[in-house]
Amino acid sequence: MPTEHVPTKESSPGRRSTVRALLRLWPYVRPVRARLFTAAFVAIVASCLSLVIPLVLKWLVDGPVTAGDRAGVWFGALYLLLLGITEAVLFGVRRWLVARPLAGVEAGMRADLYRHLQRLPIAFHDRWASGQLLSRGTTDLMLIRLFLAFPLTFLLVNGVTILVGYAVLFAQDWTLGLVLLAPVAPMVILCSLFERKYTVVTRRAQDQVGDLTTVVEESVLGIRIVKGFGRHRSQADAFRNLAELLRGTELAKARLLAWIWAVMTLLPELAVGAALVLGTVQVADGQLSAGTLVAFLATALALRWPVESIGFLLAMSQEAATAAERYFEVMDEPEEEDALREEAGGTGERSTGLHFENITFHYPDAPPGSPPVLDGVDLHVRPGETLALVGGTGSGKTTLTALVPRLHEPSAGRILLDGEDITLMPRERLRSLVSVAFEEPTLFSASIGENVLMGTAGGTDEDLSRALSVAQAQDFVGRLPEGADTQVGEQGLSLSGGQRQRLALARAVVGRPRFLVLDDPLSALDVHTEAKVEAALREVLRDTTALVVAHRPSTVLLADRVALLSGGRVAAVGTHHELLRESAEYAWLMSGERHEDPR
Ligand SMILES: Nc1ncnc2c1ncn2[C@@H]1O[C@H](COP(=O)(O)OP(=O)(O)OP(=O)(O)O)[C@@H](O)[C@H]1O
Repeated sequence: MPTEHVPTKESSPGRRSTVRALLRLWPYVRPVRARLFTAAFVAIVASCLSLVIPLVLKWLVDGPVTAGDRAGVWFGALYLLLLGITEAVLFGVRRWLVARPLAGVEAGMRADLYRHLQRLPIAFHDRWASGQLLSRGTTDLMLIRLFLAFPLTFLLVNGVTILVGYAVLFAQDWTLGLVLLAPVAPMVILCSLFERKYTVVTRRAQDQVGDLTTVVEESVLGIRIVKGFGRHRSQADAFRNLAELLRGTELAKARLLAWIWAVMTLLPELAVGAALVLGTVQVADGQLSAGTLVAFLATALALRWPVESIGFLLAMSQEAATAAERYFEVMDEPEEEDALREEAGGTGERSTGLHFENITFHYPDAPPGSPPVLDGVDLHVRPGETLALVGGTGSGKTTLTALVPRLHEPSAGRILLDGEDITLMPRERLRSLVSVAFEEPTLFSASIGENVLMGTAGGTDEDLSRALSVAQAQDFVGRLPEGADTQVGEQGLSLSGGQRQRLALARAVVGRPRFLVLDDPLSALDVHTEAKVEAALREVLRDTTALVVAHRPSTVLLADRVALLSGGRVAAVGTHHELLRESAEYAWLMSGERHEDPR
């Protein structure tokens, strides 16, 4: 689980361009561009059809109505009905054209995000809160799909409709047209002001959704701690505070929307009112026909929705731009580098074991100037040997083991597997050579068999039962209702700590790896089970080069030799008995006594 939240970044309007953020979606939209353009064209035709209606009205008023021609009136009414039906059908076709491809765009972006998250280094996951990642994969992608379905098309459609509408208005009477044009300049200024303010609150709201998701996720995953320590109230307070913050931000968004909506409604209405007064005067003076005035006002009213909706469409576009920005923040993070140079069939035939050469390591997020966790570690685990790694808490044992499967990269030095530098190996090959089991065993929502066989490609039932028996797990698995097919709950929480640890160990040994890295794999077992696992593990370790983090003498006794890690360096290497004699620190660590550290 992530240890800290990525600081909420608020983008100031100057720092990002809405258009540039949205343009980054182009590679995903490209494959469906034909459908989108067709849909936009259909929507433009449908929208412009609505502008024909006032012209039919003009013809009706100045023609059949003035002349009392009943047949002409019926004909005009039928014409209007047909126009209305065609407009409705065309909008339906547009909807049908975009629905399926846009669901595909959203699914494709989500799949890319998931794939990318799997390939990002552990250091990235250490830094980012999981809720922030979840909200990017859900809410943000939904906002992007909504943008592609509506604002993207309708900003274009409404823009064209407004231009055509104004052309029709000017063709009918240019003085009245000028009156309707008057609010355009203030509306453009107010829209850009709105956009700047809305960008900031949108970013804040979407980041707060991520923070809230993190709190909910942590409360659900940590429900045992929450209940065990009676922390309902403090968790509920943390949730309420964040929910309150989000509510405030959403209200700020609503206020801005209400404001722009009012502006976009009021200014055109004022202009239409002024045009009505002026037009009526012109009709009274005989300078304008009644039909032209009716057509003019009907056109102006037909333009109401395209103009009014601009504020709302801009708001949705802003949210989508923020969502795209948040999405690409993750997608732009560099993936784990693979082999610097692909070794042609470099199989490391010569068995020379595992070498750590002058390894220095700093965590990327460690405070500047802090000493390295590992400082010039030189260690050799001979082929087929089991080396126990012992050291005080926080001495860097887990960190050193994590470097072998390249979960972290050393700041300096190199690691060799059978003489081959691991940075020159494709990761896939490295991870097929090295198996790991960590102290905190993670299981997935899958069957026990699937969880164990995750440790090898194409493992058989035989491999599974062998691994379960090495980990002394066959008895408890056999007692489960469906044996190895039993589904374990999320994170394996339906099993005991010791049971989970044994399954994680089975997963590590199932593929008979050449190199095995075990981080205190027996810590949750009772002494009897531990003895049985150790006996079976000894058999496995005979053919394997293994590095085992150990805290207890019983685990150390599995090993041929022991390395003592102290102050980021290897302080001593030897057999258990040699170190007991020669190193006071080792003797103290193994004694389990609680008095002062001898260092
Ligand atoms: N992701 C991280 N970012 C920054 N520092 C870290 C991170 N993980 C561990 N550390 C620090 O690195 C040091 C070594 O940690 P490590 O987990 O390797 O110790 P350890 O010897 O395995 O301890 P233990 O026996 O308690 O498991 C500790 O001081 C720890 O605080």
